Amino acid sequence: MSGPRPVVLSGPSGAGKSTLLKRLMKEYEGVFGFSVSHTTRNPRPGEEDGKDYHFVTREKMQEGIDNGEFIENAEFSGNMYGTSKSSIEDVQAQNLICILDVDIQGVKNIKKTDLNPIYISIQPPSIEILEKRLRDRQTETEDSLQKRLESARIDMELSEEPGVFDMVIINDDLEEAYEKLKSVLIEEIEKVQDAKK
Ligand SMILES: Nc1ncnc2c1ncn2[C@@H]1O[C@H](COP(=O)(O)OP(=O)(O)OP(=O)(O)O)[C@@H](O)[C@H]1O
Ligand SMILES: Nc1nc2c(ncn2[C@@H]2O[C@H](COP(=O)(O)O)[C@@H](O)[C@H]2O)c(=O)[nH]1
Repeated sequence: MSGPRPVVLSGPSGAGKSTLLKRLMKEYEGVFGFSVSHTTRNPRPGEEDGKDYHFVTREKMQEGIDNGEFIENAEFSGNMYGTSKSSIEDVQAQNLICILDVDIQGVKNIKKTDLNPIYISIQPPSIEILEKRLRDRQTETEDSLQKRLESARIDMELSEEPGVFDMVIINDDLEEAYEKLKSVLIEEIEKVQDAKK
């Protein structure tokens, strides 16, 4: 049985992926399911294990990777991140649109699989605005912030390469970015809504 196409949301840390995603999942309850990644980083205040991430040790994560449990994994800003096969299967079993929030390494690795998602990149208006958003979020140490900005420069360049993403959305005005995101996804959203009727 073929379900709705998954969606890969990528873009620099701090570009606004989670902000847009939370809004989308709230407006379209019962349409999307979030693929809960594994990470070795510490939880931020308010983050829940099993909901935002599966927070694990490096040893546990490496064991899962060695056992072939992940479709992709990457090192980002000094921590490991990865998408387990079961996190996607859990969502697809419910016939929901599976959303993956991954970095650019994840995008490249998912392209080698048969997942066939819609690839969307969320980009900040500029590196200066990104830095301000990350600083204002108050989640990073200076070291982690600098690593994230370094990765962001690479990500911003790669997002301009033709054929990598189906759509690149500049998240300057949040309302406008959200409307663009909805417009790319509306066809898949309506398929899921029709199937529920
Ligand atoms: N359009 C916007 N204008 C101003 N601030 C924004 C906008 N979009 C998001 N933000 C703010 O920027 C910060 C980073 O956003 P968010 O956490 O959603 O980014 P992210 O891409 O999910 O980052 P990460 O990959 O690190 O999880 C948040 O504090 C959020 O409230
Ligand atoms: N390749 C993967 N990247 C992932 C995954 N889960 C999240 N991410 C990306 O990591 C950075 C940092 O996230 P943060 O929550 O620590 O701010 C961000 O770009 C995410 O998109 C994953 O499973 N694989």
